[in-house]
Amino acid sequence: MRPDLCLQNAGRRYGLRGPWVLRGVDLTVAPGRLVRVEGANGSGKSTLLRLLAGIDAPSEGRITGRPRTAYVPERFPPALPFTASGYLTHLGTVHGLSRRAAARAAGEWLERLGAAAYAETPMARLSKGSSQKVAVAQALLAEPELLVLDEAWTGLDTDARAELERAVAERTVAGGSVVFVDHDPRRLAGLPDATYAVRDGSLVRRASREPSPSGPQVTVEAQGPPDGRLPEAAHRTATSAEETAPGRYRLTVPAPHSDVLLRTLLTAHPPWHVVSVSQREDTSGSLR
Ligand SMILES: Nc1ncnc2c1ncn2[C@@H]1O[C@H](COP(=O)(O)OP(=O)(O)OP(=O)(O)O)[C@@H](O)[C@H]1O
Repeated sequence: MRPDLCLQNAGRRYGLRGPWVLRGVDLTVAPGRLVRVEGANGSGKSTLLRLLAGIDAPSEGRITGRPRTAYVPERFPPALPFTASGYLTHLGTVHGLSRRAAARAAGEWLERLGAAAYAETPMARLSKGSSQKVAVAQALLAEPELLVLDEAWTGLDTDARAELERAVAERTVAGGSVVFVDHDPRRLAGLPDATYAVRDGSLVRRASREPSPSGPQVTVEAQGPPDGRLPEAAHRTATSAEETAPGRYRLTVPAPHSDVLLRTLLTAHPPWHVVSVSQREDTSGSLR
């Protein structure tokens, strides 16, 4: 089992005598966890995410249990001497994939994010939105154990935003951890296992009461095998799970995560029987 990623008494300042941006930060990110980080502008969220991603080292304290990590930075280098697919294939090989597997993963992610038409476009000529899709694809293609997302939804179109939400669910169901910052408080609302605020250089854990998920919800009725327990991964994906009869569950999940939940149930050993799937529109408006 992969160890937890731990920040112990971590601090970061820029320059030898710069003011401390973060100090005394203790944070544990266990496998399979989804963690949200909030904070005012300039409070140090990106600084924290760069420490978690291993892009920067703490000025004091330490970090242990580093998993295979991928990161979508707040600002993605736009003008690189590659085509989108050439860049992703190159990065895939850096992440340890064979060239062939890297090219395949690059093509799949560009397709999923709706950017297949730009695969052969030089990075420097991509629009901001397409460039952001490449930024997201580079982080997802090697199935990282830790995914760090700094405002990764910004600039994506509606379909690509939903696809990234789905990818987050896939990572956590597969036992990966995801840490994210997003300016929209409704992003993945109700799903994080923990939410922290960066305030005055410290990390404060927010009360566990999360806002309820917004956007369309899907209800799945599923019947398990005799004495079967709901798979752990299904528990992680669903926002509510009610046992309505022995071995029978009513599960609620945000619509973008429903196919991940269904796949989890149908591929469990032994597989679960999906009795019904129904979608309920949410009145609070769709997620932007
Ligand atoms: N490379 C750097 N060199 C010097 N100072 C920096 C550097 N990066 C960040 N800072 C400073 O550290 C503080 C925290 O910045 P950071 O970008 O981590 O905050 P943030 O919460 O992510 O902000 P925002 O919400 O505006 O993106 C700011 O005062 C910023 O000016």
